Amino acid sequence: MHVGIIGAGISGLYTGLLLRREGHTVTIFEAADRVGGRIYTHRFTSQAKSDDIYFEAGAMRIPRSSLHSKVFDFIRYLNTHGSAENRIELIPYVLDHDNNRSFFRGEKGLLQDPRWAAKAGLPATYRNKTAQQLLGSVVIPWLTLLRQNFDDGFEKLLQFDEYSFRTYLRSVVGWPHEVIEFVELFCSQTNQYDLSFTEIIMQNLDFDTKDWATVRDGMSRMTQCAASLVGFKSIRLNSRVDRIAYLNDGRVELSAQGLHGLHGLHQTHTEAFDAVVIATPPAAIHSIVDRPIWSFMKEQAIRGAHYEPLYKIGLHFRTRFWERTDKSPCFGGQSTTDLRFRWIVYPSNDMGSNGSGVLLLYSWMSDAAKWSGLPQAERIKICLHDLSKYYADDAEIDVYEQYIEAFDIMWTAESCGGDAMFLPGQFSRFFEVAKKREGQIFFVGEHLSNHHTWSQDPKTPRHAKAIKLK
Ligand SMILES: Cc1cc2nc3c(=O)[nH]c(=O)nc-3n(C[C@H](O)[C@H](O)[C@H](O)COP(=O)(O)OP(=O)(O)OC[C@H]3O[C@@H](n4cnc5c(N)ncnc54)[C@H](O)[C@@H]3O)c2cc1C
Repeated sequence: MHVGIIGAGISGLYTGLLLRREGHTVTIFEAADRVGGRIYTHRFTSQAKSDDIYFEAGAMRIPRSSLHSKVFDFIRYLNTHGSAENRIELIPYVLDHDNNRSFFRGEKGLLQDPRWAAKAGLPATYRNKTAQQLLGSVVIPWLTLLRQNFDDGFEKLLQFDEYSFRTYLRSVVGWPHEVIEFVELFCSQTNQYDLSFTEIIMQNLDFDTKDWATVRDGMSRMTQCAASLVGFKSIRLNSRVDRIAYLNDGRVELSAQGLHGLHGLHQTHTEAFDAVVIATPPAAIHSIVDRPIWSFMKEQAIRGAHYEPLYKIGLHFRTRFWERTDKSPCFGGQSTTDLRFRWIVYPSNDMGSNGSGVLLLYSWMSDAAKWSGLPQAERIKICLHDLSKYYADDAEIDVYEQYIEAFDIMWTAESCGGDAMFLPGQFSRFFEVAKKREGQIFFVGEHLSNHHTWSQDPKTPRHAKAIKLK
């Protein structure tokens, strides 16, 4: 069979490889001029060639847990079948480092610092606890259930799916508002507890992993290697699919628009396929100009499946000063702050090396959305301002003097709209219908996994089998 795949993110590429292994031929249409989608290693080029400086503008870490085993299997597969030069080497990703310091209302301290609750003025019953202890008292029983038997545990979670995590904390656990705000500020990002109870428990499950990995030289090596195994001849870059139509003979026709050739001429490419796999987020399906209309609930899922904005800025500095300071040098990990960028992520790659380095500032949800109204120069100005506040206690560090350049990405501006983070009830009403095939059209992607915001489960094997059995 000849299968058309829309999207060359990890889901589309993974699907392409599986289908090729089953003996099908594939053509992958990718709207952008690169493969990888939300896996995107940005390389700064202004420095000496020897100084290969990059940061992860998209996915950056993989939990070493059985729940994410598919990514590790995938990497093993790529290393077995790919060329030596594309070999993917995993290195440890440091999630927490002992010296990471939080920053709250102008003061620095460990995340586990018991003073924070008093500083926030929490009622006496909650005052001697850290945010992590408070959160743990609610989520650990759920994590234990999921670890004992994931499918049973997930079914039980769905009993509270109509609740937001905030409603659960208010009405089932009985916390006052300020306690919820305090825990959300230290353990999450602004307004995240308005997402579904299910989403937040799943997120805690993934983050409750001790060992983590990342890819030496950048996560994009994974999608580059996958693309070269699929074969670049089978991938049409700069090809945005804008029309999907069922043909009378049961096949599916795709049309894609793009700029091609030496002179960048605008071209339309139309081709019929025995089956089509849509490997894009729902917002991208929604914006295909002309496509079939499916069932009412499928359309509601495409319209409604909730995505949250994510914002990342990589600041390129002359030295890795965060590793060199006498005051709490940080080798990896991240600092939670109440500053506008919210999290400082210290890179796990090239730790201890000389030369320049990149600090990553990372916001989610409402904290990320707020950057979108500002021009890039203002965003950089605010980030440097707040970072210099963070380092104000260290006379040796002058972030302005260290600064070289920045690259930032607002994932809402991309066609995907950020990462899937479902609202209350959306797992119950959208999850199954969104996955359902529509004739010879199949759906894969991050939002169809119950581990949203991760690359772990592109949900393809079942689909590949279905295509084969047709
Ligand atoms: C900031 C950020 C941080 C993240 N951190 C992590 C992490 O640390 N670890 C982790 O495991 N995961 C992380 N994730 C999640 C992970 O990146 C995603 O789950 C995964 O990459 C999604 O892959 P996908 O193939 O399903 O979708 P995508 O990567 O979004 O791929 C979809 C592709 O479809 C293309 N497309 C869209 N419309 C069309 C069209 N009409 N025609 C043709 N092509 C089209 C897009 O250009 C894109 O390339 C992060 C995501 C973000 C945004």
